[in-house]
Amino acid sequence: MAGSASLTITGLHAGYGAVRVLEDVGLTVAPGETVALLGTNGNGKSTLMHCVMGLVRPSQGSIRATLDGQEIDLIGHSPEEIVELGIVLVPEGRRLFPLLSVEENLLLGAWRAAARPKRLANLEFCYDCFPRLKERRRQATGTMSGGEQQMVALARAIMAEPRLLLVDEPSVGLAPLLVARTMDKIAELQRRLGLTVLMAEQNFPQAVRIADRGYVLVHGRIEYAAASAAELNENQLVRNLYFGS
Ligand SMILES: Nc1ncnc2c1ncn2[C@@H]1O[C@H](COP(=O)(O)OP(=O)(O)OP(=O)(O)O)[C@@H](O)[C@H]1O
Repeated sequence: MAGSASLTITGLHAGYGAVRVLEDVGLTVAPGETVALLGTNGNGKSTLMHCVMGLVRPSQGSIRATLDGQEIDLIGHSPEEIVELGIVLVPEGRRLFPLLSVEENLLLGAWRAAARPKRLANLEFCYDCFPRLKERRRQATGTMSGGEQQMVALARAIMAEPRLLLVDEPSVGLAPLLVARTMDKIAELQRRLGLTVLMAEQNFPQAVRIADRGYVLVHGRIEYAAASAAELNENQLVRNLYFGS
């Protein structure tokens, strides 16, 4: 389903009016990799995700995706065009339609032109990955538990047939066991679909568990780039930020 996708960000600056958030950010995600963008609250993780999706316009820098061998400059494209390219965001806080059923939320994920004709097959794939959603497919999404809603948000993104999947803080508001399950599902989707994944997280240990490597964002700058998950685990800056030790 996925096809090859990679992302290269260089010298990125972005903010909101006079508020500067991202300063000279560079990162890469290679095809099939899961890369963690780690940072505590307010360090600019969502801003970076929103820049990739065309929701925030950077003041400087470049964001390029290579999709099936074709390199595309993403800056200047609308969020709709970016989704059409197969770059899909699972937003922080999930942003579901609470009064609609699980299945209606999932089908809304399939509006991307490439995914629309395959929506029924993709729905079956999602139900295979998330059997609980199949059981609850007629239930109003707003009445589901936080963990189940996170599964709906992930499955809705899969309905768009992403090649590059951005996941913004999937752990927010979830109990530790559900965070672990959510991470396992992201890893399963990555494996089954061959996705390229960039995931923003402040739950460092859980993110590091499924990431191939990662970056640490502090006050809008990449303070540390780790070549492996093991390196992230052992890094003193990471330990200081997360454990305060
Ligand atoms: N629309 C906006 N207008 C003005 N300032 C904003 C806006 N969105 C975010 N900010 C500010 O930008 C900074 C970075 O926020 P951002 O949401 O990118 O961080 P984050 O690392 O994703 O944190 P969180 O986990 O809390 O979402 C914060 O100081 C925030 O207040």
